[in-house]
Amino acid sequence: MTATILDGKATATAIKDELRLRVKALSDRGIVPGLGTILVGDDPGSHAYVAGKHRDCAEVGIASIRRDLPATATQADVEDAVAALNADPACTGYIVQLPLPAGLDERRILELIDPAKDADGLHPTNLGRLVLNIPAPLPCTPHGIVELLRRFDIPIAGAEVTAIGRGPTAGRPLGLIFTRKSENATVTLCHTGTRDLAAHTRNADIVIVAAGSAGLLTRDMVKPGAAVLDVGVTRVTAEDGRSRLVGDVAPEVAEVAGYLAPMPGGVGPMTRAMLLSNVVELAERQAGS
Ligand SMILES: Nc1nc2c(c(=O)[nH]1)N[C@@H](CN(C=O)c1ccc(C(=O)N[C@@H](CCC(=O)O)C(=O)O)cc1)CN2
Repeated sequence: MTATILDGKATATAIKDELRLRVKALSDRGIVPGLGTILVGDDPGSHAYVAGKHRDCAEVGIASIRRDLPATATQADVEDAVAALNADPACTGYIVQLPLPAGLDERRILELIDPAKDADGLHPTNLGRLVLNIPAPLPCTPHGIVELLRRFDIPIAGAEVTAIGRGPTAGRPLGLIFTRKSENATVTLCHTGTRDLAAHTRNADIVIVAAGSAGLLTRDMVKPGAAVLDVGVTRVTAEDGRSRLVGDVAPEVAEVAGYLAPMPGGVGPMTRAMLLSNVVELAERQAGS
């Protein structure tokens, strides 16, 4: 058996086509949604992700506002950039690219984002709304995972879902989203303190790996036919000095899984598409539609 590939790139393209129509409908009413990004420092991965977000905006007709700060930026510099985007009427929603360089108070910075402009769904108010099932922007990675499963008709209601990783952008909110009434799954959230990881993954209909540990999920850890989604991105350097990106899922998992969202080309493009979707939704909400 070889897993059916959950093609996040093609699915994201379809979502962008749908969003282009919604952006057009807004612009017919004189409203141009705008995405802001705040990027601090020189991390090449973060630069690439932010550049990708702005390319996506151009594709669907969302305006871009980019605030890049040097690695030497102080807490006050970043807080000023946040305050400026909170006050900018051209900015419908924005994100602070994570992780921030060491020494900056990430939690404080996220708290200062206007929750009504929180395109990432990572403001404590919006995470609280998720807990209470009040409509709010959802964190892009878990939102993208749910959307990918839906569009491939993979049953979520009643499914046993095991997620590995409890970070704020993926694993932690994932448990909250999958256990809502609208998803109705049962979630086991595993982490570095989990004693028997394989026992939890083998029991799951859906396994989501967001640990940032290359090749962590091996074929013996997967129930035949399960859906496996790889969120991990690790850069590894081979002996010849060449570097490449690898995911958290070992390649041979494709021989047992029923469905596989690979890295690259699975969850990553969906994360980007859901950011656009959040911005369009914020614009529609702000326009009262
Ligand atoms: N403020 C945020 N920071 C971060 C988030 C986030 O959702 N909000 N998530 C990640 C980074 N991220 C988006 O910001 C992101 C990661 C990976 C991809 C992606 O498309 N990956 C490719 C493969 C990697 C590559 O080619 O470089 C893929 O899976 O095909 C998109 C977005 C942490 N920070």
